[in-house]
Amino acid sequence: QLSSTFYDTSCPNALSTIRTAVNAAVAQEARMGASLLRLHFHDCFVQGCDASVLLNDTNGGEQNAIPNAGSLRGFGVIDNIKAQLEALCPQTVSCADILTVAARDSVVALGGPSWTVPLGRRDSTNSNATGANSDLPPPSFNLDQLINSFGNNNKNLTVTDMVALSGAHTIGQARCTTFRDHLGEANINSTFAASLRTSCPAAQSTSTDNNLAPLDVTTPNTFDNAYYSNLLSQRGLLHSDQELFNNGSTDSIVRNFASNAAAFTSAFATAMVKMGNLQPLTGTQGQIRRNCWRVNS
Ligand code: HEM
Ligand SMILES: [Ca+2]
Ligand SMILES: [Ca+2]
Repeated sequence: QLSSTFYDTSCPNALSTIRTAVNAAVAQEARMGASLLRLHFHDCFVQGCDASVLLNDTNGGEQNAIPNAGSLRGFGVIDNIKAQLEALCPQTVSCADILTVAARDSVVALGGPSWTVPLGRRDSTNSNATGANSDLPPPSFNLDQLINSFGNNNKNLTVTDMVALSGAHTIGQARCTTFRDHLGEANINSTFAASLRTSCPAAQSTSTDNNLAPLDVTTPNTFDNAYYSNLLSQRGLLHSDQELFNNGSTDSIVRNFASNAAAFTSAFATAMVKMGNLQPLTGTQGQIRRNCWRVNS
């Protein structure tokens, strides 16, 4: 029901407006591309791709949920794009579609593949912290839990989709609190762990909890397949990253993506379209928000 030509007559400059703004934001700070990609993931996995993650709801909203609080970034870029699109074509382009296109444009801006984005999603009128806490996988998950969190009935993403989408960790940063425990595990390269320990020591402390490390130690600002080569040498940053190559059923997929960049980019693009199509609101469902951070009054 979504269609890549959805705005062709109602807002012909929508896609170019989003692309220009994303390119400017990424040129200013490469990490913003990673943050925008993650926003789309955290939207789609909770109630579907309905911009529920953007609502500034201090009471039971997703932004206060455990996986999101103090972690999600990029809201200002989305608000800026929305303001431009409201000036161009009032109440026409949904926040959910802006997030989806911005995620694709972020990947392209950092050197990754492009793909055609189906459009026509509408925006939710609620945000759902309970859903965020239950449906977003934590970095402590083992392989079975990761496979299940992507493959459950709501999502229906395959094991290959899950491994390909995890390749998003080829860009961006993580806080010490999310990888501290992994540094003490058996399946991490000892030199890599020792260098991370200098900014992320074993003892929990508010002075180090928010220290950042790149998810891809090799090329943190380039969307490539280095994430998978890192896993082959036990240089995954998160416990959940290294689970994908830990003598389990996904080892062969990781080996393939590490040695065949085209296999990765094609699987990633396919999986991004599938993730972007999760439970969209269409037709007269939901609304087109005028501001992405609040429902229309
Ligand atoms: C497979 C399960 C996944 C787990 C357990 C996971 C977990 C995490 C964690 C813990 C962080 C660091 C957050 C922080 O320290 O504030 C992170 C960052 C990130 N994640 Fe994931 N993630 C997963 C899948 C994905 C997917 C499917 C995508 C997108 C398609 C994605 C994109 C990103 C990006 C780009 C960042 C860096 C964001 C930034 O620098 O602002 N992740 N993830
Ligand atoms: Ca959502
Ligand atoms: Ca990379």
